[in-house]
Amino acid sequence: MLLCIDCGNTNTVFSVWNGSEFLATFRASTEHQRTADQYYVWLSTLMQHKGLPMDIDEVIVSSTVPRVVFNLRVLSDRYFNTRPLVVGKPDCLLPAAPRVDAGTSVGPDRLVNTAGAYDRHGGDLIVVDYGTATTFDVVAEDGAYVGGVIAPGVNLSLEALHMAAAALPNVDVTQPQNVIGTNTVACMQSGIFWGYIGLVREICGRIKAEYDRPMRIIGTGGLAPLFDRADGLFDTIEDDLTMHGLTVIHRFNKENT
Ligand SMILES: Nc1ncnc2c1ncn2[C@@H]1O[C@H](COP(=O)(O)OP(=O)(O)O)[C@@H](O)[C@H]1O
Ligand SMILES: CC(C)(COP(=O)(O)O)[C@@H](O)C(=O)NCCC(=O)O
Ligand SMILES: [K+]
Repeated sequence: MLLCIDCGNTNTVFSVWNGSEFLATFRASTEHQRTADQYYVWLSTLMQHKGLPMDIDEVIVSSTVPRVVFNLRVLSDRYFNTRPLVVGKPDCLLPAAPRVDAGTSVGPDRLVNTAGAYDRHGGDLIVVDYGTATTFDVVAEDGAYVGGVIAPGVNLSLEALHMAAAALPNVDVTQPQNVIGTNTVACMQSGIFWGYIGLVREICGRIKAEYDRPMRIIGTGGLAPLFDRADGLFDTIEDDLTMHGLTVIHRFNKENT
């Protein structure tokens, strides 16, 4: 079985793929100090809890945090006896090469989202991912990543307000009843919620105008459904887009090396 690992700046997600479906998905906070042994104890306990055998023989990793890759490599070598495929490294092939400025390294999560979205929907897409950052990836007609937008993430913006202003508390992201807040928390929630609706709508509109061909918008990340419910921003929402992209890149490498 294939272990897919998507390491973001906030959370690291592990999914087990049996070749046709994901059998289980587990989430840990991203910490570069976590050792291979710690990952293994955690993962094997959860697998056992699900009644799944630990017969993992292949591993693919996408990480936006370079420092965690070392211990994930050790996990793969030591416990699964396999060299992991690491997205963004020269030996990991991509279905389509990104077309960006020379010397730019695109976040591996964005390359993976691109591959996953193209596999499911073909080209001419905008992928909006609500992670630590809110990213917009433009997927061209031939499936290449051709650029995008990086904006601060929703939770990051809330934390920044709390950290910078003595009188602003920590609040959760939620859709407020009204736009005009009548207490501090409601005011902050309104600013973030409606602000991000506007941010995503405006950026997608401008990307579409600049791209000059019809495009579809795919939303992903835990917060996508919340925003979509309020304003129908997306043509499709896909929870498992990054994980799907990892299986696509893995298959592409098996078929082409
Ligand atoms: N379903 C959800 N509801 C509320 N917050 C969420 C949900 N999913 C993720 N988040 C929050 O969104 C932020 C980004 O999460 P995540 O997608 O794991 O980011 P990354 O991929 O960058 O690690 C985190 O602060 C996380 O707690
Ligand atoms: C933009 C990101 C920080 C998003 O990371 P995430 O929110 O998934 O943790 C990541 O894709 C990254 O580090 N990118 C490198 C720069 C680029 O993609 O152009
Ligand atoms: K991500």
